[in-house]
Amino acid sequence: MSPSNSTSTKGNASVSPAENGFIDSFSMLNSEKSVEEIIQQPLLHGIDDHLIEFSEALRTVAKALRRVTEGKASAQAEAAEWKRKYELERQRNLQLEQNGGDCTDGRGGNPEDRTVISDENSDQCELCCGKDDISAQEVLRDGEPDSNPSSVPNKMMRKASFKLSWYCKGEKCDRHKHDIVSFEKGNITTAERSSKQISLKWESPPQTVLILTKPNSTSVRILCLEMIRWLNEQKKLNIYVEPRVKSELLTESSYYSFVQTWQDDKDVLLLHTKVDLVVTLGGDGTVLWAASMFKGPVPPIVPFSLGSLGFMTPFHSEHYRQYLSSILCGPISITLRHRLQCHIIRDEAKSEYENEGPMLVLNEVTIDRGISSFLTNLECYCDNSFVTCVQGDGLILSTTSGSTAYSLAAGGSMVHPQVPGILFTPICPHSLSFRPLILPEHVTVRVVVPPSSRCQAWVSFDGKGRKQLGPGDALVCSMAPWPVPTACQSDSTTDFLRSIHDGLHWNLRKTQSFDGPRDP
Ligand SMILES: NC(=O)c1ccc[n+]([C@@H]2O[C@H](COP(=O)([O-])OP(=O)(O)OC[C@H]3O[C@@H](n4cnc5c(N)ncnc54)[C@H](O)[C@@H]3O)[C@@H](O)[C@H]2O)c1
Ligand SMILES: Nc1ncnc2c1ncn2[C@@H]1O[C@H](COP(=O)(O)OP(=O)(O)OP(=O)(O)O)[C@@H](O)[C@H]1O
Repeated sequence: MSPSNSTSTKGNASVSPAENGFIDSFSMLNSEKSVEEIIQQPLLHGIDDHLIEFSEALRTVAKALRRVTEGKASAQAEAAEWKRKYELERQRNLQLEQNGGDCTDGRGGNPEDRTVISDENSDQCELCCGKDDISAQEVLRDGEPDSNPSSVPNKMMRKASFKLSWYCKGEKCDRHKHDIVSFEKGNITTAERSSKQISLKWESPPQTVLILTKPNSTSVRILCLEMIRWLNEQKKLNIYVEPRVKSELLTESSYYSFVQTWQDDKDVLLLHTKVDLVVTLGGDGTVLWAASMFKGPVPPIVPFSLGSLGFMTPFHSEHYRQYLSSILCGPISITLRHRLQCHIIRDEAKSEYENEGPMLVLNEVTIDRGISSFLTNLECYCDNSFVTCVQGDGLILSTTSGSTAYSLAAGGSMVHPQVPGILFTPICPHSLSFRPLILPEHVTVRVVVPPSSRCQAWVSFDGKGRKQLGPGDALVCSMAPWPVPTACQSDSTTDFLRSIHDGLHWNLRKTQSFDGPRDP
């Protein structure tokens, strides 16, 4: 979210009654009245069966209208009750925070920094909490107990909660529709498109930030030192870094001893219960690295660009103070990046998954020929229907976020990261008619190395963790339930288009001059 664009979602929270799925109850009562009036009129002589049928139908409509009005009244009462409960809970949380911390706003920080955004934020908060606010997704509220006895005890380890809302057309918000297709009286209709800009609003202030950095980079190290000091002194946040970074910080100065880390992989599994926000300093590879650390739910990631291309890193590091101040207050526009979960099924185990559990990828899973000089031969199934046999260098199963990475290099389409789908892209297929496919998000893809295959295949996950697939082994891949929320600098579409323009110089061509032949 750019500081200049941070108000772009203003006004989004009001929902027109029709869009909210309700007809205005006043007009409904009026129409019910008029229907009743028609029914009460004395029937004319010579009325035939049709008119009787018609009046019966009107009676039914009147009844239905009354029911809808009553239903709306009870829904409103219920909503008011929920709102009351929510306000109580919020007050309680605020009190808890004030008692637990020494800072006045629950987060502390430089008052000057806060005033820059507080007005704008309160505006937006009001809009988001207005009576037409849409419900979204609740996340874990409380961290699990700190399993690392050596970690420095910190003031508050209560994980911040947030709400997600869906915005459309930059103006109005709407309840996220789960039923995208309706069927009534023989007519199939689709609801208003449900994939909208997603906005994240903090319900309690974030308190713990995990900073992940690209190794062996001087510029990243310098920025990391500066950012930690600023987050600690100005924002009073708890900070986690990787063990490697903690050692680097301590060699720099003992000042950094307050920075927390973990000891082993078991602690990493609990990170999502403690961390409110992840900041990455590096390129796309560092975002992939961050995502790979979370095998389940992923906290929102703020990716700062310190790499060469930066398709997923829209934030410029020079302005990190403004960006982070704005993000810590929220609301934030986010892109929910889908991940794929992959299981390897060994021939000898048949239907059993490997013990190590699923691998989650943000970009893609690749099955290729590795160092073998033979053509790979891969049988592919989609929900048990035979798709094709890949004979070539291999196959890429990519997310839409990964569509601009390896899949693009292999001839796949570029797809907006918010589009749910699985890209099925062959690598150098030895066939003239093999075109890449995009499959819907709900399918399960199975890639089998046939028992008769001449060679092994190799599978890799976001370009890492190569594993061998022998004849008879299979890879099963489907959409994972835990997406990766990445903060947008503007919004998900603007950021995506900017990345393909700046990163790839997409469709850059000198404009044809005015000077020349034209249609008569
Ligand atoms: N022929 C190829 O284009 C090719 C070959 C192997 C791997 N890769 C990609 O590299 C990724 C691993 O990245 P890394 O940084 O760890 O390795 P890396 O350091 O080798 O970088 C690979 C390049 O891919 C870019 N990249 C990564 N994710 C991207 C995305 N979603 N959209 C656009 N570009 C992206 C990176 O910016 C980097 O320039 C793999 O997931 C794979 O997609 C590409
Ligand atoms: N915290 C980390 N620990 C270990 N490896 C990491 C970490 N962060 C990034 N990497 C790895 O370092 C490599 C390079 O990272 P990254 O892509 O962020 O930088 P880059 O190559 O300079 O940028 P770009 O991808 O834009 O060219 C990647 O393979 C990535 O997996």
